[in-house]
Parts: sequence; structure tokens; C-alpha cells
Amino acid sequence: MAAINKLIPIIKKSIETNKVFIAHKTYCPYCHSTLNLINEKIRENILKKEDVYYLELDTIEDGADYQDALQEISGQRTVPNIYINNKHIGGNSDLQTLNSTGELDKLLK
Ligand SMILES: N[C@@H](CCC(=O)N[C@@H](CS)C(=O)NCC(=O)O)C(=O)O
Repeated sequence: MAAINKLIPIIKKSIETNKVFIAHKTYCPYCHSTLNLINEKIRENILKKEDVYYLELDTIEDGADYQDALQEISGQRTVPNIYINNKHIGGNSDLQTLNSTGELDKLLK
């Protein structure tokens, strides 16, 4: 718990200071869909590459602690765990829904 308490403010700062925050894992198919969609938005110049912060939980040291801390912050344990403009979006299905309604482009602009 001590490690998690130290990580919570660090993660919150990343969420607050980046337009898009994505916690993900390399082997997760839902994460791949999210990253593909985000890359598409970058290619279409709807989003700038430098405005996206990626937290790759399965390749960083203490990734499990980061995942616990994210659960504390958002109530969500699964990946991808996505924030846009400091607002919790949810997972891949939530992001895809926002895209299909056209809301995602508005949030990213
Ligand atoms: N409905 C979720 C599904 C996400 C999901 O099930 N992700 C898996 C990895 S593929 C997960 O987080 N499993 C728990 C874990 O990796 O700790 C979404 O659309 O994002």
C-alpha cells in the first residue's frame, strides 16, 4: 500500500498534464484496438503525438503497483484505462463508442 500511495500522485499528474493518458499492456487485444484508433487520430491530425502519454504496465518496473494505484484512482482495474482532458473515459469499448458517435474527435480537438 505504501508504494501505491506514492504512485497515486505521480499518475494523477500524468493524467492532468497530458491530453490523453493510456495505461495499457503489450499483449492485450483491447489495448491494441485503442492504440490503433489513437494512431489513426494522430495520422488524421486530430491529435498530436506528443499529447498522448502511454503507461505500459507489463514492461515497466512496478507495473503491478501502478495497476493497483490506477484502480484506486479510477475504480477500474482492466486495461486499457483511458483518460482524455483529465476525465476518465474507461476502457476500449468506451473509447470506440465515443468514436462512433463523433464525440471522440470533439474531445481531442
Ligand atoms: N471491456 C474492456 C475489456 C478490457 C480487458 O478485459 N482487458 C484485460 C486485458 S486484455 C484486462 O485488463 N485483464 C486484467 C489484467 O490484465 O490485469 C475494454 O473494452 O477495455
